Amino acid sequence: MRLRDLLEAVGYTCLQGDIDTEIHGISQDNRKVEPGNLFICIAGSRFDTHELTMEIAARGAAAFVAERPVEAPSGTAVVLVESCRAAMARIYAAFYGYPARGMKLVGITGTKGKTTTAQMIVSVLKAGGLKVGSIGTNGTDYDGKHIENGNTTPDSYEIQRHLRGMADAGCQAVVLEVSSQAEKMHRVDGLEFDYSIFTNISPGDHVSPTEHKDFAEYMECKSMLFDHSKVAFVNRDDENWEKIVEGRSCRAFTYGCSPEADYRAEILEKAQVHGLPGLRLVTSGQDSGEYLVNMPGLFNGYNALAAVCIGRAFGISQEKMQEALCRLYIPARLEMVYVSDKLSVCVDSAHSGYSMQHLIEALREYHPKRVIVIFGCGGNRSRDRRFDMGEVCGNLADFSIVTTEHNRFETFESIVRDIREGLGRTKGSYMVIEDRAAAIRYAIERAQDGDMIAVTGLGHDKHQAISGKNVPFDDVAFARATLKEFGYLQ
Ligand SMILES: CC(=O)N[C@H]1[C@@H](OP(=O)(O)OP(=O)(O)OC[C@H]2O[C@@H](n3ccc(=O)[nH]c3=O)[C@H](O)[C@@H]2O)O[C@H](CO)[C@@H](O)[C@@H]1O[C@H](C)C(=O)N[C@@H](C)C(=O)N[C@H](CCC(=O)O)C(=O)O
Ligand SMILES: Nc1ncnc2c1ncn2[C@@H]1O[C@H](COP(=O)(O)OP(=O)(O)OP(=O)(O)O)[C@@H](O)[C@H]1O
Repeated sequence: MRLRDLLEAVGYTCLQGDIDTEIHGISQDNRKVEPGNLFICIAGSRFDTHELTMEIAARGAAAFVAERPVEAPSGTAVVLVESCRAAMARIYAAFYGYPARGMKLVGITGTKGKTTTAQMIVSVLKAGGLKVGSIGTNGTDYDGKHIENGNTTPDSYEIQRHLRGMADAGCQAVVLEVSSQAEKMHRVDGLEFDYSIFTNISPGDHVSPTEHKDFAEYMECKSMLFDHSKVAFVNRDDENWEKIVEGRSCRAFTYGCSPEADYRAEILEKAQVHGLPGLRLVTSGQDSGEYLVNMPGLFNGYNALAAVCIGRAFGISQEKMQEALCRLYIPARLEMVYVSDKLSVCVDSAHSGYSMQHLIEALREYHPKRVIVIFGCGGNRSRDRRFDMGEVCGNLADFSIVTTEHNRFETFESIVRDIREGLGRTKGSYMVIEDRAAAIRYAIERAQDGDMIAVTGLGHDKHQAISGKNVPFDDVAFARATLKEFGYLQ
């Protein structure tokens, strides 16, 4: 491809070389450059490849896209753009032949509920006979393929590659979780979403030295999705719903329990579904129907209502939506690994005070004798989460076991110090067991009749990130093995 063609959706100035240079592949990583590549320089927080252009040229790069003038051999094209990350999203879209264009895109943003809502939407669309791809925290899935994602919303070059794969596999729709960080980092730039969802926003999450500087920036980045969405469905019961879509270019509809919502949850209540705690959702307004949802927790009623909005937008029949919503399986989202009168064990991904509170409230619906939570907090992320989680668990759980989560590059001690501070604001009892396996084993071994154990934080992850290494660990598998060991499971 010619450089000019790759840049057709990008504003640029050519500083040197030939804009018609033939390009063979693209790279943004100096370790992976190949002869004939276009190299996109990124000024990251740890690495700035603008500094390495001579070395990268020596490895055969044919052209550079940069945010400031860079050194390059004469004859090597150098193109100046305002934002390399923004340009990268558009360059890769061109490189892969604009794969999104033939598919309907659904984007989901919000502090909590993105993965659950996305998976509910996938189930609804599939029940309606559509071939669907999805990209989010639990990975990228299409056509029977599953690829792990490093981030909830991967980088633009990965998104565009996955979209190409999905388009080639005949997908008609793609459901994408769009984090605020993704908007900040231009990972979804150039994509036009047919429909998008706002689930909710809460402070005390994603504000940290590596994420957003304050709540205002967090909210601004969340709102950005609605400038490249045609139609938005917004949770009207969230106090910030108006600010999220104010001045944005999309057409907005609302959902929620509010009588003014366009898609109303007229009744949202607990119900037994297939003999287990779930929900009954009766809608009015733009949809009027009755749905049973096989997940407890009223917040999941909101997630299901959002899925109904999308189902209707796609013209999926109510019968198909009903079928989908009562047979959901979403890994590590209130996943009941074991339920009995003696003991129940659930694995969930709650890793903030906000989601922990909702989780514990949902688990109370099983009427356990005690709720025991096993949790930790991520290192190199918002410290507020640690105080909040400690406080919420101290107030709402009957017993907490604090353990490791993704420590990343922090020490366990520094994370636990903050969690202890939160717990210390309450009268809650707790203990600390650093080793996650030992913590789960301890809880199961000493469980009393009627206990509910919730293992939270890692969710579907199959590893713990500790000091730059991914140490294998799978909450569901370990809980199952331990339940077998103590005779609960065969
Ligand atoms: C804070 C943040 O978002 N950081 C992202 C950012 O990292 P960075 O600025 O430090 O980049 P960097 O490592 O300095 O690299 C800069 C450039 O140098 C290149 N490089 C790097 C190393 C090298 O040896 N050679 C080289 O050429 C890289 O390919 C890159 O092009 O750019 C990287 C690549 O573009 C991202 O992978 C990285 O996400 C990190 C891993 C991350 O943890 N992000 C979190 C905060 C995140 O995005 N979370 C959201 C929120 C999810 C939710 O709602 O829960 C998510 O979507 O996951
Ligand atoms: N709508 C909601 N409101 C509040 N809490 C929710 C909601 N949906 C899910 N949760 C809780 O938050 C946890 C994470 O849910 P989910 O993975 O769907 O959200 P997410 O936005 O993808 O999260 P994250 O950004 O942290 O990965 C769940 O395990 C559940 O405990």
